[in-house]
Amino acid sequence: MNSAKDTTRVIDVTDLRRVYGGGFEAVGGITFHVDRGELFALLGTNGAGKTSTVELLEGLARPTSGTIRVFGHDPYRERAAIRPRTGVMLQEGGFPSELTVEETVRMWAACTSGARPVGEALELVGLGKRRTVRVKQLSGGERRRLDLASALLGRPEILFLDEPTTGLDAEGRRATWDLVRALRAEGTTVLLTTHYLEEAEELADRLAILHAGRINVTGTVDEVLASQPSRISFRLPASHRPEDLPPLARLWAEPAGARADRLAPPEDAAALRAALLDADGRTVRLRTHRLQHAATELLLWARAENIELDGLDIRAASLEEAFLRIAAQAGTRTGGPSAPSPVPVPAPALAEETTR
Ligand SMILES: Nc1ncnc2c1ncn2[C@@H]1O[C@H](COP(=O)(O)OP(=O)(O)OP(=O)(O)O)[C@@H](O)[C@H]1O
Repeated sequence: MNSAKDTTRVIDVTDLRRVYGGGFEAVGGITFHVDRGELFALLGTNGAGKTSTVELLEGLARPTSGTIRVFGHDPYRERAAIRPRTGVMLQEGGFPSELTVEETVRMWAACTSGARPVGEALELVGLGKRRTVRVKQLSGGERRRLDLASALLGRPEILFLDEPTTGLDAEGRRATWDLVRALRAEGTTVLLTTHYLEEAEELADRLAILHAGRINVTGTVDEVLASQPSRISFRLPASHRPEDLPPLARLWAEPAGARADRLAPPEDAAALRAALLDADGRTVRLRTHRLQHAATELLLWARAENIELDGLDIRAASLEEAFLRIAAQAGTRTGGPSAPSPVPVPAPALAEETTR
């Protein structure tokens, strides 16, 4: 968590909608905020509406309805007030390919008030040794870093990072994360969109998972994880049947698609088997919100029964699982104004900001 005490609201979004020509609703009424010095990650499936949202925050388009305030200003009508305080890293920087790295950043610096020295910006993103290379000769990852250098030039108070590490190798990704952390430590507010859940887990103070234009879950990483069940799986020895498992373990089993907080034990042996067992008839899969409790109960039972639980796998909830469950529960967007409504993930602790 960010330790910054200053909680001035930098971004405030209420009931935001964006409907494209033809009536397609890309952003369907979202509400969230980002405080000063926070890193807020916007996650989502392809076409979820992340870029459509970020473009509105940057003032590049007018919302269909709802309100946005960035530093208290309307970013579309008062773009001039916001622009000097903002750094934007787009998905495609679109720099002239014949210019060198240094010429490119120098060109941007000329349009930026109070710009960092060009060398400093290039060193920050690890392109110090590539300054004489033409843009067209850069790798995809190096272009992303050049995009980042230009976004950082004006020492922005808020940084919009749209998939900043796409195309970067593992080392480049780590280096970018370190840089983003350092910027945040200096007080920069960051709005990040990413497809890498690990990236959000590493960096985000808070996040929102967007699906089909709506926010399905939002909160700190820990809060989002707490809304997801952990998993236990193992192979049941031939000597034992699912009905022999301790009753609590049966309660923890979550049939596909069921809400983890509304579980009831299946009424008969056939239903219990269907809920617990894989197609192989031996692998048991349990889901639980109380991992330590469930694992202890299961292991004590196995010891009392004097059996080995082959292939035992005990896994804490991950952001990836949260993401996949949201995508699966909500279905996929079919397009058009009548796209299906997402099913909210049950998360009472996360109710502060939700789709309306
Ligand atoms: N100019 C446009 N006109 C009509 N529909 C559009 C337009 N731009 C985007 N869309 C649609 O809006 C939806 C949201 O797109 P958007 O680019 O915001 O999603 P995203 O979450 O950023 O996706 P990705 O992760 O694939 O980059 C998509 O279904 C997209 O096809």
